[in-house]
Amino acid sequence: MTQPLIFAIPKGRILDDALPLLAQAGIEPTANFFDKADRSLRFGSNRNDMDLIRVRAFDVATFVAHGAAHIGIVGSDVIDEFDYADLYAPVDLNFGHCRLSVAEPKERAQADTLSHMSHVRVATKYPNLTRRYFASLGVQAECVKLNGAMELAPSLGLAHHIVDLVESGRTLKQNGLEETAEIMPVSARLIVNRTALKTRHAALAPLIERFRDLAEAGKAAA
Ligand SMILES: Nc1ncnc2c1ncn2[C@@H]1O[C@H](COP(=O)(O)OP(=O)(O)OP(=O)(O)O)[C@@H](O)[C@H]1O
Ligand SMILES: O=P(O)(O)OC[C@H]1O[C@H](OP(=O)(O)OP(=O)(O)O)[C@H](O)[C@@H]1O
Repeated sequence: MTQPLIFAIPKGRILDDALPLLAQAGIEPTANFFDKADRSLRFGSNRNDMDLIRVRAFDVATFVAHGAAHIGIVGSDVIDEFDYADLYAPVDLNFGHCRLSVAEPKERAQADTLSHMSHVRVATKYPNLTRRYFASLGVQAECVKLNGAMELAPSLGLAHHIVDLVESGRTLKQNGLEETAEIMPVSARLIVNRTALKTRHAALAPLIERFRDLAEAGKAAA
């Protein structure tokens, strides 16, 4: 019997928007997915050809890029940070909108001009995108990798700058920081393993089309 398709979804904030979209696409996890006491990491679904895994956002891309999962939903920030050759991102799902930005303490933001600097220390979860962005300005970025709460770094002397996601700007404001440059816009994407798209084409192609239609319908309704 053919192995079930594995659909990877992230644990964090994308999950709340991803679940209704999955339901519209005809995919419903089994009841234990919603049971907080259940420690399973792999779940069945209403489709007997599909299981779901719930993993950290960065790990969704890793599972799919290596073919351990066939399809998934993840932010474009994660896709761009890894830049995996085997990862195909055919559909912008039109939710999870935010941006990846540079920020620094409010009192320094006006005075600092990157064009005068040759080197900066940056706290971020996105070292590859950060180095690439600063290199495009002719500045060498030394990255301190954090997994959250980047906004604490400048006030505690860990780094002058941060590169992090910004949506409303409240987190920056409440931590005395100011956004000084936008690196890229971010939204949630459907991702598919390129090899799986060939070997499991009959199952994956209609799913991609279904998600594309749902994303288009969402855009039209907005
Ligand atoms: N403020 C935000 N507004 C909109 N989308 C966001 C925001 N923050 C994060 N995202 C999107 O949600 C994804 C997951 O973010 P989330 O904060 O849930 O993960 P996390 O808690 O940092 O990750 P981890 O699972 O590694 O702990 C991000 O990769 C991004 O695409
Ligand atoms: O501009 P805002 O609307 O304030 O949103 C931005 C915040 O949202 C994300 O963090 P999240 O809440 O996911 O927590 P995290 O630090 O655990 O990633 C991001 O890392 C920022 O800290």
